[in-house]
Amino acid sequence: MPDLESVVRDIAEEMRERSDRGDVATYIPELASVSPAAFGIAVAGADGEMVAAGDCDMPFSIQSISKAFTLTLALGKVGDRVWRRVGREPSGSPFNSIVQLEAEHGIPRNPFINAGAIAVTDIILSGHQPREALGEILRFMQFLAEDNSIFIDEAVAASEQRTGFRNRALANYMKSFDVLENPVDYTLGVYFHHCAIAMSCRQLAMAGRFLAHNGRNPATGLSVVSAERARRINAVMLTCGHYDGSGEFAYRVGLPGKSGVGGGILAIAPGKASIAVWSPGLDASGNSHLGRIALEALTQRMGWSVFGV
Ligand SMILES: NC(=O)CC[C@H](N)C(=O)O
Repeated sequence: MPDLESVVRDIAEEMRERSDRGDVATYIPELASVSPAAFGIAVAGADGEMVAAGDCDMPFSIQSISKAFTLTLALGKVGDRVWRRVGREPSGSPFNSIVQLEAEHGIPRNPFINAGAIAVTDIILSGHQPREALGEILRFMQFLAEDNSIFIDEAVAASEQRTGFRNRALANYMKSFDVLENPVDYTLGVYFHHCAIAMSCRQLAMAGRFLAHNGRNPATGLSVVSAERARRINAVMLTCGHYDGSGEFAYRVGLPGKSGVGGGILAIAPGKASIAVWSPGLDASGNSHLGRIALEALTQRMGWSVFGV
């Protein structure tokens, strides 16, 4: 068995030296100023060990990675009724695409494209004020990561509020089909803010542990969700977590994963580890370019792909 510490250290060094780094997202103006030179990695293992390297303690905008956690919360709140408002098939389309929504009567393909995540946020919001719903999401992240210092980057949220015209179009379109229950501005306000949660790789790897260990925190043994639910969230992450790059991610990395345009990826090696990587430069599908390459190297060297060695 290769030594995890040296594998992680080697990967961080290799990634630091690469010149192909992808392009930082600029459509959210506040994200455009993040340095493409950053690279961080953190692996939370089954025995409570944490192996991390590079910029693993630098908070970054988790963006769509939050969608794995909002799906978990919505399933906890309304159970399988989530699937009345959102599907669970891969979209094969970009994360902010609007075309399928019309053909499919305002029901988004899955909870990880923007339209689907907005519908999921609306489920969490129902019965609450936006501030309460947002507090619930933030506290859930802090609880999972065992770290109350996790915060919402207000500048990123405000930046997206100002410029998120396409998300506004998606939300209004769904509202016209009654897929959203709450005022569009409220739902979008919560959505933009949970995308703007800032976390480090170390914090994110901690937060993902329950997905790697049958719904339980391996350190405390406490259950977050049932084993069945954890398995199903992982299944949706595998098939839909990287938008129209999901097939490529499964082919190369072979793990359930969720990416965000801040350049982070959370990947789950069931029974083995929760892994977070961060490199802000993106590929054409809006997924971290070096993040994916680093995860491919990690799963190959450790033999961690769910599809075999
Ligand atoms: N892929 C992403 O991370 C997109 C999230 C971003 N907040 C958006 O709605 O566009």
